[in-house]
Parts: sequence; C-alpha cells; structure tokens
Amino acid sequence: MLEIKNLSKKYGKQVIIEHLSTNFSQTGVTVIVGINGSGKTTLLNLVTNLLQPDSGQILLDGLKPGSREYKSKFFYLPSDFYLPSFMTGKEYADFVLSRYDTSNYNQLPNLLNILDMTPSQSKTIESYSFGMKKKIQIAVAIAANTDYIIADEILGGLDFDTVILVQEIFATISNKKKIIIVSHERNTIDRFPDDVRLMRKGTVDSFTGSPDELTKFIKQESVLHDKLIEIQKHFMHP
Ligand SMILES: Nc1ncnc2c1ncn2[C@@H]1O[C@H](COP(=O)(O)OP(=O)(O)OP(=O)(O)O)[C@@H](O)[C@H]1O
Repeated sequence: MLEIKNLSKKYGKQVIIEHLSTNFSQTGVTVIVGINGSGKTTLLNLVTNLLQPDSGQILLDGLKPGSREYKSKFFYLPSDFYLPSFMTGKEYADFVLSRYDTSNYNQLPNLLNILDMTPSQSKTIESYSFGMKKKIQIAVAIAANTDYIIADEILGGLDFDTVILVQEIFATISNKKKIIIVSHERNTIDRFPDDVRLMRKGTVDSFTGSPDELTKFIKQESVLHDKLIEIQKHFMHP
C-alpha cells in the first residue's frame, strides 16, 4: 500500500501540495485527474523520490523513500522521459531490465509483439516516432514486473488500437499490481472508473461519480464555467 501522510510541497512561495493525506491500495488501477498545473506531476515526483517534500511522510509497503528496496518497488513512466537515442530498443530494454531484480525477461518479446515493436527493437531509438518511444517504455515498465507502476500521461499521443491494448494489459496485471496513472484522457476514466482521484487546491479527493458526472463537475468549477460562457459570447454572437 502507498500511504501519504500530511504531505506539503511549495515552490518558492507557491503552495503546490498542502497537507495531503491519502492511501492507494496494493492492487487495481487509480486514475489521477486535475487541471494543468494542479500538482499531479509534483505528487508523482514526490512519491518516486525525485523531489523531496517540505513536510509529511510517504510509505510504500511500509518503506521510506530513499532506500534501494523502496526504489525497486516501482517503475516510473514520467511524461517527459529521456531515452538514449544511440541504443536500439532492445539494448535499452535489456539495460533497464538489468537494473530491476524483479524483471521478467520472458515477457519482453510478447509485449514487443503485442505492441508491434518486434521489427523495430533492433533499430536505434533516434529513428523511433513519438508513439514508438512510448511503446518501448511501456513494454519495459511492464516487463520490469515491479509491484507498482506509476505513469504520467503515458497514453496520450498513442493510436486508438495501442491505447486499447495497453489499457487491457494494465487491467489484467492490476489484479496483482498497483497502477497509478495521471491522465487527461476521458477514455482512461471510462476504462478505469473504480478509483478516480481529483487533484485540486493542493489535495487529492476520491471522485465517486460516473465519468459523465466527473466531466460535469469539472465544467461547473467556476473558472471553467466562466470561460465557457465567455466562449459562447465571443464566438456564437460576434
Ligand atoms: N521546478 C519547478 N519550479 C517552480 N515551479 C514549478 C516547478 N515544477 C512545477 N512547478 C509549478 O508547480 C505547479 C504544479 O506543476 P505540476 O507539473 O505538478 O502540475 P500538473 O498537474 O502535473 O500539470 P500538467 O497537467 O500541466 O502536467 C505549476 O504551477 C508549476 O508551474
């Protein structure tokens, strides 16, 4: 279980996360939604120990951030990741998988096959399209076989078929693992509606309504509501 207790983080004077306390269960898919700049990436960077909180505590299966054991519990797919362009996809996959004791090397060929990456695994990453870079990352993340996969906007920019395939893999492996996805995609909430968290004003709240109700709720937030009215005024009656 991922436990977050009273977590706070500021950048300068700007409060990003404020006294945030929440838990994530050990299995299943959680989708975190929230407007741009609401602190979703900051939260993931804190959980993955890339950033230090100003105060508060994070525990992953009882472990504190910083230890090797903590690091080996999760695989992080950040939204803007660096890939070594000089390596082939296969070399990169083998390199990353060698860093995890949990890695399931046998799974990699199947994953590459499902994601149509078998022919391109022997090509250098510099020749990859945006989607291919994401696909190799996803295949590696799953083959690393860690207890937690934490993914920031990983499905954005992938074609429809790939999104369906990756969602299916996530749904299947989440029987035994935890997947936490930050997403702006409506279809991610439609596919994984059971645990949706809404990030706003420095905190994270569970949203228990349907995806339609979530869209309605976000639209009713005052800033968006006012802007929608402004669009009507400017573009419908110029
Ligand atoms: N290194 C930094 N220094 C100063 N401010 C930062 C830094 N990183 C992020 N911020 C600010 O923190 C706030 C939250 O950013 P964050 O990237 O966590 O939001 P987000 O919810 O992931 O946004 P998006 O949906 O656009 O990816 C923003 O106002 C951003 O400008």
